[in-house]
Amino acid sequence: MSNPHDPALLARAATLVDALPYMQRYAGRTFVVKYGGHAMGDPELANDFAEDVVLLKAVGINPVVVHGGGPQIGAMLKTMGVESRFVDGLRVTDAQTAQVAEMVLSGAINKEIVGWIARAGGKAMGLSGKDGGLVTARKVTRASKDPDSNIEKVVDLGFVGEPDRIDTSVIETISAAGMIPVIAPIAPGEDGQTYNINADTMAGAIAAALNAARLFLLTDVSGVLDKQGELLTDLRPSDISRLQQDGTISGGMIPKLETCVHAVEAGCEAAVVLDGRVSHAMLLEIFTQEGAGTLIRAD
Ligand SMILES: Nc1ncnc2c1ncn2[C@@H]1O[C@H](COP(=O)(O)OP(=O)(O)O)[C@@H](O)[C@H]1O
Ligand SMILES: CC(=O)N[C@@H](CCC(=O)OP(=O)(O)O)C(=O)O
Repeated sequence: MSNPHDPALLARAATLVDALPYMQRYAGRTFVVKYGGHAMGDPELANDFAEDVVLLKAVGINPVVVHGGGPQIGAMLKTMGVESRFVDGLRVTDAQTAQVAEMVLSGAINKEIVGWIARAGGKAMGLSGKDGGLVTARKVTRASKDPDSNIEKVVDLGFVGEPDRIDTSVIETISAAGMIPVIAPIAPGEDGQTYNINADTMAGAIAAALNAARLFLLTDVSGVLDKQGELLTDLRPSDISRLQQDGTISGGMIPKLETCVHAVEAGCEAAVVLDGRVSHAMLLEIFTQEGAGTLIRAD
């Protein structure tokens, strides 16, 4: 029999007791987790991620997973000899690309994540914005300035969408039945076409519609970094516009933080940019005082 005074055992008990106030605070609340293409590559990390989600469900939190798969869509298109073009981080999507995006996201990746969660002892239900009338998309357009004439012109991105209407009842039904919804960022438009939605945008809109306690965006950096590479632990929307103006944030981090700002201003309590390369990053963020990553709250 093990020694009940063994310091290692006592430390384990202390870890659980430290987590108790957080479990009590968040029981019954919804956490939306965006799991990205870059954070998805390593099977061990995928397993840790699935364990975290199943643990959240087991302590009475309602996790909702929204996943990406940009690199995987790119790889599939490459085998077909199709090169992608991106405008402001969005993949220009013709009818063939929309079909491939749906096949990769709703088919392969969605079912892979459902499988990981099942292996970690949970029950997941895979769906896209099409199922149960969850999301109706509207077409996204972008404007760009011609550098010579300075005239602004509209850039057609094809079948790129953003959530227009969200009916959360299908998510609530799945969660209430003890299952974890796993959502692919694909949705129909009013025109009946299939739209490809950036996964961060999809997750942010769903977090706002559900009035989620947290939106977690798992990515491949430790959080938002300042110009010296130091982690910025707490940000408000006003800080984010300053960081954008002074060039501290760039590339994929710009739409990511815009999503966070929109989510916290539209009903989600707080958003966290978190390192998906760290084992159990979500548990550390939720159940310890130190936290991890960058927390974004409304001004
Ligand atoms: N200030 C910053 N702090 C952290 N990452 C930044 C910053 N500015 C730009 N980035 C870039 O943003 C990237 C994350 O965005 P993205 O590649 O779109 O992530 P994902 O594919 O996980 O959705 C980082 O890998 C980093 O290169
Ligand atoms: C319109 C648009 O760009 N859609 C994305 C959807 C997947 C995604 O966002 O995946 P990550 O989170 O892994 O980047 C795409 O086609 O790549």
